[in-house]
Amino acid sequence: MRTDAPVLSLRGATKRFGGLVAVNDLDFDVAEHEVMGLIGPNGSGKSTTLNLISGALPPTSGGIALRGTPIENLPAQEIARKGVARTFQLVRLLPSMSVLDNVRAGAVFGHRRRWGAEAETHALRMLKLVGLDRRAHAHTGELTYIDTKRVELARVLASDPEVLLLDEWLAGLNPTELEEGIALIRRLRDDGRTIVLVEHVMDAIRSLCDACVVMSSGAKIAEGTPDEVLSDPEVIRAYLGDDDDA
Ligand SMILES: Nc1ncnc2c1ncn2[C@@H]1O[C@H](COP(=O)(O)OP(=O)(O)OP(=O)(O)O)[C@@H](O)[C@H]1O
Repeated sequence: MRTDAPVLSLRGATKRFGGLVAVNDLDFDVAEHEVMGLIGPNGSGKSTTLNLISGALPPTSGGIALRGTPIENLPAQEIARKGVARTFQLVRLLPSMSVLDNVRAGAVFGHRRRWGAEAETHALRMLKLVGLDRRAHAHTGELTYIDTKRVELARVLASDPEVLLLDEWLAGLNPTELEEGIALIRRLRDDGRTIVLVEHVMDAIRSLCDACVVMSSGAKIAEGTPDEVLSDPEVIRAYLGDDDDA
């Protein structure tokens, strides 16, 4: 049954590394079918927040819920099985396996498990979605950089995630690839996927996000539409580099 409850919610999420508070009392909700941009200057805590959501790191305190069910104390594998899938800043593929086998692994081990012929059909469908079905039998080592990113995206999509976490998926692309990459994420958005996007490319934020949360020194300093937050004086100040004054 559908409800208006958020798919993902963070309440007071906090992560300390010794004396450093990398994520400080963070609250936000992500609604179903929403693309939420998590932005902020370098070192503001975005990747750590994704690590808390995906279970790569346990929070020091605070709650994280997936469709109202607490997940903050679960191991990463369990959170993935519940439907939170992520890409990494450095693409992680199995280099000795074909493109198709990498994507099939996502279908077999992910949130909604598929086996045998069904897993293969689904993997091929995901490869088509990211524009790589013609390279299904290539080895990942033969691919261009953007194509390795496409494989990684197809692999996480193959698990039918409830929430997709994209950690700077567009980083390192040249201008032509960037246009293709933005168009691809827009297609996912148009398919109604729920996405949290950590991104430095502001054109992507402007054109893809329904809402943004802006972090600085671990804390949320603004929340709203991309236009609202990007014209907020505090956000502009944080990006200009004096975010460590507080
Ligand atoms: N495992 C860790 N141990 C200690 N400190 C850490 C660890 N991971 C992150 N930090 C620190 O936490 C702070 C937030 O880092 P984080 O990588 O989350 O920021 P970010 O916003 O993702 O930055 P970037 O945009 O550069 O990727 C930084 O000061 C960083 O040095």
